[in-house]
Amino acid sequence: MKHPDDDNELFNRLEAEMTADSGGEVVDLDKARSAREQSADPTARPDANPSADSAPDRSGTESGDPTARVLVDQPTAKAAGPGYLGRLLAAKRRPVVPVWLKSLAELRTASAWVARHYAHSVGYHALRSPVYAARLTFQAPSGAAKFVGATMRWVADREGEPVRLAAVRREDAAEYLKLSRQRDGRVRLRTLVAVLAMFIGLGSALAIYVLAPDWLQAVSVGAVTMALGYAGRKADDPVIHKAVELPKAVKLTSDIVLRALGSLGIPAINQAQGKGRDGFEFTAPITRDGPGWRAEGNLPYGVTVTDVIERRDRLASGLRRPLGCVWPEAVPNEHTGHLVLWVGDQDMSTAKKPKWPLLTSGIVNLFKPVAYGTDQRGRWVEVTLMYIAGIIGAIPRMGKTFLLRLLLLIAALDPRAELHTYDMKGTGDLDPVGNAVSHRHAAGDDDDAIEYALNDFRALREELRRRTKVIRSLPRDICPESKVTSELADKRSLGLHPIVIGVDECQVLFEHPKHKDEFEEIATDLVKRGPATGIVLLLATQRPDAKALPTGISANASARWCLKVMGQLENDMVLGTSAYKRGVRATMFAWGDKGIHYFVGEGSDARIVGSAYVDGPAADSVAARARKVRETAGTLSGYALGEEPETVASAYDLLADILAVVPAAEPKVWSETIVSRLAELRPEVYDGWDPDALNAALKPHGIATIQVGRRVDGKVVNRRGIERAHITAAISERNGKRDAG
Ligand SMILES: Nc1ncnc2c1ncn2[C@@H]1O[C@H](COP(=O)(O)OP(=O)(O)OP(=O)(O)O)[C@@H](O)[C@H]1O
Repeated sequence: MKHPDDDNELFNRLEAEMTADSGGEVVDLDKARSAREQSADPTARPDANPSADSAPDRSGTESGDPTARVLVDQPTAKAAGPGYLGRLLAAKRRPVVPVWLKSLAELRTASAWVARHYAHSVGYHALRSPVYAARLTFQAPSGAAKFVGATMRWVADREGEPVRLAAVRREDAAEYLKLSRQRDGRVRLRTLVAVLAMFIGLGSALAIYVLAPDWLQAVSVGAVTMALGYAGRKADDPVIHKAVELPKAVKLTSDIVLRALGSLGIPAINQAQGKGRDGFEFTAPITRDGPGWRAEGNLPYGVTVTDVIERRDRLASGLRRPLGCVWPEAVPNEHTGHLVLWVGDQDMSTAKKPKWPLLTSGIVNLFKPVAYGTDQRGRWVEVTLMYIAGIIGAIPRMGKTFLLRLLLLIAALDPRAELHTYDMKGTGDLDPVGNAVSHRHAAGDDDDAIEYALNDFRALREELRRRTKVIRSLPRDICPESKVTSELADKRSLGLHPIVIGVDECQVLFEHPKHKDEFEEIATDLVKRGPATGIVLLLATQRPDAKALPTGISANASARWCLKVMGQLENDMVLGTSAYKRGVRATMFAWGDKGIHYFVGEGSDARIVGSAYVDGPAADSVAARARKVRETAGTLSGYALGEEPETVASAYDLLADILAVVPAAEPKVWSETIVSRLAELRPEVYDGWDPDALNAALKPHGIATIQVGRRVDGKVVNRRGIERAHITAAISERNGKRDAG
């Protein structure tokens, strides 16, 4: 038996669901009521919503009553989504002024290109003008003959001759008479005009010959000769050739886009097109966007932009364009089937790029964005090197080192920045920067270079700690955000100038058999705490996996540059978890796409950027300029001045210091006791160390902490500590090795 309350419950639920679905929209209560009535009538059809007919199982039976049905589809079109106001709120307005018109840089670039185009044309023709003049003069007699002939034909009304002859052939005397009379009148008039023109022409020529100065005579004769020469030109041999052959970029039309999408082999698109539909719903007209075309629209249900990106090569084939011209993209915050297809006029890898603005002049403020590459549309893309930690990943030979060097050159052009450059590949790619301006620099993966880098990393850790203390001690009004600012970096007494560390092939450090843990620990600290203290770590690797790029580092990097990689794993290691799934796939880059990469940073989603190409000699000249600026500012230091670094290890010897503060009478001591004694012994080094820091610093020596029990107030308290014998053993092992060495 059905309880009357069941009806009310159903009605309430209907109301609740409809209100929830429509986001507080008006619900058609009549329909809802009729649904209630129908479900109350056991003979009535249990489905109140005709639109649910086709749905196999859209009913709910949660109430336990199998006849009770829940409306899933909205009963009226009116309640089918947000209202007019809601839609307006979510509406995306297209910019009134196109972006390219608002961008001063783009306008400047475009104007420069147009100016260069015309300057080239003028130069081209100016150089050839004597040849043009000679050829025209040579053609002038034939032009004169053509002119005289054409004039005589005109005077004699030759154009009417075929009609007159036709009248003769037809033997139409009346028609012929009419035409002859018309011709006689015309010939008389034209003869008069010709004689008049001849007199005026000859009179003018005579006047010029008698009265005009020489230059006017020369100009007049020249002009007449050139004009006659032009009249004497041959159709198949023009005197003036085109200075510039403009490439003919095929206009992108909806038919071409649909043809290309149909060639991808995506079943949903093919099925739709097979049934005569488009298989793609354009949401905006195809427009010019920079030096290319932009098409935008929705793919069929279930097809995602990543499905298209995966088949970029087939798309390029379908569009009949080079691969480097075809750039399908997902739109952030849109549904995953919303495709933006940008088709460039020229291949991005071969298109002529504008000159990098810093190549020949200018310095940099690292706290401000600096242009380092161009996007597909040729617009400059900027990067702010402060407050970031960055990773660069790619398979070999795609331009990773060039990109790292470019970023380091940018850093070099801020005279305040202290550079630490490590080229672990050892081919000298970073030498232009290193030799000219670096405070610390090493190349190669031999023991000396590793020791040098380790020593520097240790010093950087100390510097990081010092900086955190300085920042903490600064008054709020000077350092409101507890981070280094450009103004703070200017105050030399604080020592908060930017420090930029660049490591190429960083896997050499993080996979080093002996020091990998220490490198990893320091680098993780620099990635996490460095950005706020003005320390920037840039790591490049050709093998972005968890070993080469420990996850503590890759997860915390805030800037990412990913050139071509081979698989999802590497892609996501560099660009961040699930980047591949979101369609940000550096796997789609072609082998020829050197320097082209996805850039994630500057607070925006992944962008495709082609980095500015600065080769070795150009890098040398930029670095030489940076050195000069530093010499003037008095900020050149360290390696660039030929100074050897003080080895941190020799400045303090942790093991010896521990022995100094732990007498032989204490075989086992708590870590906290040791760090407080060390801080007393050498406050400039150990101040601020905690047991964890001590533990981390001892790890590379192969010393682990142990449980140490001590009696406090009659009770045994266990804490982490160190056994003195381990320290002495480590020292004798070290000394033994050194002696052997
Ligand atoms: N922005 C660029 N534009 C055009 N070509 C570039 C660009 N950057 C690099 N290249 C070309 O790519 C080649 C390889 O660059 P690079 O040495 O930086 O590669 P890599 O990824 O560091 O290689 P490896 O892994 O062997 O060190 C260079 O010789 C250069 O000619």
